[in-house]
Amino acid sequence: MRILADENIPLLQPFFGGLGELVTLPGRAIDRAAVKHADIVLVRSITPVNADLLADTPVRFVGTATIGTDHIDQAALASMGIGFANAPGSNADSVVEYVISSLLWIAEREGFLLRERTVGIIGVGNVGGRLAERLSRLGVKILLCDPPRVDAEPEETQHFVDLETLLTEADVISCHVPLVREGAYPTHHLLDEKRLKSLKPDTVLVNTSRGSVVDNQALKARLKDLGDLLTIMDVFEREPELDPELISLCDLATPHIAGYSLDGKMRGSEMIYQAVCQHFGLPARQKLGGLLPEPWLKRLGFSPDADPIWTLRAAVRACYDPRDDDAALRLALRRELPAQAYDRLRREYHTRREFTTIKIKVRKKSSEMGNILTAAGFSIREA
Ligand SMILES: NC(=O)c1ccc[n+]([C@@H]2O[C@H](COP(=O)([O-])OP(=O)(O)OC[C@H]3O[C@@H](n4cnc5c(N)ncnc54)[C@H](O)[C@@H]3O)[C@@H](O)[C@H]2O)c1
Ligand SMILES: O=C(O)[C@H](O)[C@H](O)COP(=O)(O)O
Repeated sequence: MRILADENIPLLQPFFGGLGELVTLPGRAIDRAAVKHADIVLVRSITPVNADLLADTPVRFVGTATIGTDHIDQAALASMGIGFANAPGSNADSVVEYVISSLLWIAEREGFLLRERTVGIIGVGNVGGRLAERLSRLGVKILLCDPPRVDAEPEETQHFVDLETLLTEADVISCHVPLVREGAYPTHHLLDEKRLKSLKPDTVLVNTSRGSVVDNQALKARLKDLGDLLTIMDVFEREPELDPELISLCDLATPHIAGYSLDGKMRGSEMIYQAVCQHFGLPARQKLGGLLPEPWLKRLGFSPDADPIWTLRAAVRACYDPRDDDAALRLALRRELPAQAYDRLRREYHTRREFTTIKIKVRKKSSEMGNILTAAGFSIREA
């Protein structure tokens, strides 16, 4: 089999090398000419996959090593009889940890504790659901909004609220919906000019879903006119053509890397490998376990006298500090064109690991410190 893959998918050789001839290209170079010689195409979110790309080609399967599928015309694939899989949940913990680290930082900067605030989560699927769990365990009050789930699972979602209630009552709003333009639950510009204008001053707005879920022009207007929102933006409309003016107005801005933990990216590779094997009736012999490298930071220890909140911030930042990615983006935008900066920063992304990869020694697991670190997602050991 001939496999054409985006070169930014990790572990291509160990997972796919044994299945056939492997050719890699930058995601933006995967075009009709390239897929003409492929049976399997493996992409990331920057490659639009539709009938224009695939009609009358030998391609029989498309895998995207991502959670999001808005770059894939799934109806077109189905009508051409081409198999398809994405990697649901693969990098959800990475996004959750990006949001937690960002919120802890902004809370510290603004002089409040997260557990004194209400966090509204729009879209309670893999990412939003896991974020809700971790924040709840940390004692943060949560509001959940997910109309498709409310309609499909009325019993389980009785405590969910509608969007207008969430926007009125939440101090922090975090978007975790798919980008959908049509149908009963569209999310394109879900936060439109009217809703953005209605947000109360000092609301913290987080978008790690897709750029077009928030009307970026309306957001920029509100930030320029009033400057009274706090914004953590990982995704933007018209990527890779970032808007430097909007970025300069954001408190944290990163180039769509919330899901870029090594663990999350590698899980994505494993999931599409398994899907390829299943589609073609092949045994999936390769496992991720032995392929994940040792984390650079393996252990942390804290004095039992340390303040638990300080401990949480220190552990989270030791693992991942989004200010590094924010600073790298701002520096790159001074030196490169936005699209170049966006692609380069993502291509050269540093090795980032998830909280569970660090073992933290505490005197007692059941102490306040132990409970907070466990709630945040760290692996705790008693010293
Ligand atoms: N920034 C990143 O690096 C990154 C990484 C992973 C995922 N994502 C994006 O995050 C988003 C969420 O991913 P996920 O894995 O949780 O997806 P998911 O499909 O598991 O969950 C999405 C949830 O949103 C709900 N939803 C759909 N329409 C809605 C609407 N109009 N209002 C409220 N809720 C609605 C769905 O019912 C579902 O429960 C996606 O857009 C995905 O592409 C971004
Ligand atoms: O949908 C996803 O999984 C994420 O948005 C993913 O992290 C995007 O990464 P990309 O495919 O653009 O490299």
